[in-house]
Amino acid sequence: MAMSLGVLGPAGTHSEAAAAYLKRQTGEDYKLVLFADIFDCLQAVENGEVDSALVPVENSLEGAINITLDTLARSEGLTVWRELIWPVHNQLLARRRGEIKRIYSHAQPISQCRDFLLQHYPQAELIKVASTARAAEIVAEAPADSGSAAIATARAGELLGLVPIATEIQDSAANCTRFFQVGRQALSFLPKEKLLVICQIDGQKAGALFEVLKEFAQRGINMTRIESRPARTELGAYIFFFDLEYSDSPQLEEALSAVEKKSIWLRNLGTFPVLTVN
Ligand SMILES: O=C(O)C(=O)C[C@]1(C(=O)O)C=C[C@@H](O)C=C1
Repeated sequence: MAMSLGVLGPAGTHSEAAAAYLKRQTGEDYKLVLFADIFDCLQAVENGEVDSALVPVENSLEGAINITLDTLARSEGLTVWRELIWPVHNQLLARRRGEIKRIYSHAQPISQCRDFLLQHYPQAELIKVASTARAAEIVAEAPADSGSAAIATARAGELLGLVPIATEIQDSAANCTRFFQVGRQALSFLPKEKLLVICQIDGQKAGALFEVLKEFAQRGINMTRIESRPARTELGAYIFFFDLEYSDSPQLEEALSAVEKKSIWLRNLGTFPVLTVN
């Protein structure tokens, strides 16, 4: 029976394209369920409404997707199943060629295309909406002479009959976004390449972060990313996200229990393999 996979919709988002790839690559039979925002996607996994979700976590040009990090930090019982590194190609789409007065998109692609926009459309009003495909829908629904355009995927343009005004407009050809497939129970049969650990450290104490990093460093555990987000309790309280390379060694277990002792709380979101697009 097909498993349900939540993604940011409507049809034509980068997330939907990444999910279609995940489905082909893993050979797993997923039924895609589209959500209006990333928070709803993750909530649906937590509630058991869908089996898993594929959500963006970090972009190579713009960094963290905060809503994903914040929701993962506050969730109970979510685990990371897989990481997917997805190349992101942005197009400028409109109903027809002509003067462009306003450009709609998701906040991330607007930032990913900052140089292009400054160079070609410095006067255009930039309007952030829930997803690139939603931006394309708004443009498709507007009158043809409204001067509206969207930064979205080529597929969104095809689905909605928009024409490409400019293609590959991201500021780097290597633009890519890391996605996490997130589920509830851990999938122990998957290869273990990395793990995600989230913890809150007492920021009042001098050297508190150093003390935590030392536990990983002195056991030779490679950290591939560190990110911090506000703990949302008071100014100056932070949560840290550590992506670590997995090793089947007692050192990793020792480091995690040492870090847990030095943390206010620690959550291990599990081990996962990394998929890249060839
Ligand atoms: O709006 C979309 O198309 C999405 O899938 C969201 C999103 C994001 O949140 O970063 C996903 C990948 C790309 O970086 C651009 C946008």
